[in-house]
Amino acid sequence: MTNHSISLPSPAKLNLFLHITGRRNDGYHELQTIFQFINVCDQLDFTTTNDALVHILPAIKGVPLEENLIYKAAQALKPFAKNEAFGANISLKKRLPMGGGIGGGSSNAATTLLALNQLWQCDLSTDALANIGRHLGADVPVFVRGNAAFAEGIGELLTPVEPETPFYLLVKPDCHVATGQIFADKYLTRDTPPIRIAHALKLSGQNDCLEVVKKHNPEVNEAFEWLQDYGDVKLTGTGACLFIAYNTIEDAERVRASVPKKWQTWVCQGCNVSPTHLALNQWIKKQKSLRLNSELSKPDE
Ligand SMILES: C[C@](O)(CO)[C@H](O)COP(=O)(O)OP(=O)(O)OC[C@H]1O[C@@H](n2ccc(N)nc2=O)[C@H](O)[C@@H]1O
Ligand SMILES: Nc1ncnc2c1ncn2[C@@H]1O[C@H](COP(=O)(O)OP(=O)(O)OP(=O)(O)O)[C@@H](O)[C@H]1O
Repeated sequence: MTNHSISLPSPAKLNLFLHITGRRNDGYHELQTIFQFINVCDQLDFTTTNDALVHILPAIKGVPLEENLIYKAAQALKPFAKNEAFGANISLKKRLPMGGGIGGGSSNAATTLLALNQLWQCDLSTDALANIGRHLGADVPVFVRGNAAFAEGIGELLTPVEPETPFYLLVKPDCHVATGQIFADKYLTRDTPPIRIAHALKLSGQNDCLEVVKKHNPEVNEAFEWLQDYGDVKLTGTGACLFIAYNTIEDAERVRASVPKKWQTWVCQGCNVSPTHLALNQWIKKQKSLRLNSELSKPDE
C-alpha cells in the first residue's frame, strides 16, 4: 500500500555573498548571490486527509494561518491535486529563527510544495513547482530545485554551482531584521557592477546590505565587531544572522564556546544538495519498492 505520510527536513540557506546590481520598476532589487544550504533544519511532517482542509500544528506565534507560507504553498498546489477531497495535516518543528536571513519561511514553502506534490499526486515537474514557488517568495525556487546555486534576477534565475562545503559558525544577534526596511534605505548600495559566474565562486563574500543592516540594528553591529577577532565575518541575506567559515568542526566549536550567551549559535556545514531532496529521494525509492512488492504478491489472475 502507498504511504500517505512523509517527513522532510526544511533547511536554512546562506548567501555566500550578496551584490545588489539594480532596482526594477516594481521596486524589487536585482541581485547576484550564491545560495548554499546548511544542515540546520526545521522538520515538517505531512499526512494526507480526505476533508479538503489544510491544518498546521502548532501555529507559528505572530503568523496567522492564512499568512503562513506552508499554508500558502499548500493552497497554491491544491488545484493540481489528483482528488479535490485531498487535504493535509502538517506538523512543524520550528528551529530556524525568523528574520534571520536564513530563509526559513521560503524553505518551509518549498518543502510543502515538494511533499504535497507527491502525496496529492499532482505530478508537477520541478520547473512547474519552482514557478509556483516564485510567486510565494523570491527565495522559494532555490529550495524547490535543491542545488546550491548562483542566483540572478531577484533570486529566481538559478545556475547550479558547487562551492566548498566548510563548517560554519552561525550567530543570530538578538534582533529581527525587517527586509523591506533595508531595501527601502536610500543609502543602500544598488549599483554593484554585475559579475560572471566564474568570478562569483572566487569572491570573498561582500554583502551590499551589511552597512545599512548594521545602521538599523545595533545588535548586528555589536555581534559583527565581536566576531571580527575570530575570522572573516559575513552577513547572510538582509541578516540578522552572521557566519564565519572554518576548515574543521573543532575550530568552529571552539569559537562558539566563547560567543556571548545572549546570541543564539549553531555549528553546521554547507550542503550543495538540499537535505529535503536527499530525504525525498529516499522516500520515493521506498514507495517504488513497496509498490513493486505489492504487485509481486498479488495472486496471478
Ligand atoms: C535578500 C534575500 O535574503 C536574498 O536571499 C531575499 O531575497 C529576501 O527574501 P525575503 O525575506 O523572502 O523577502 P520578501 O518577503 O520577498 O521581500 C520583502 C521586501 O523586501 C524588498 N525586496 C526583497 C527582495 C528583493 N530582491 N528586492 C526587494 O526590494 C521588497 O520591498 C519586499 O517587499
Ligand atoms: N512557515 C514560516 N516560517 C517562517 N516565517 C514565516 C512562515 N510563514 C510566514 N512567515 C513570515 O515570513 C517572515 C520571514 O521569515 P523567514 O524565516 O523566511 O525570514 P528570513 O530568514 O529573514 O528570510 P530571508 O532570508 O528570505 O530574508 C517571518 O517574519 C514571518 O512573518
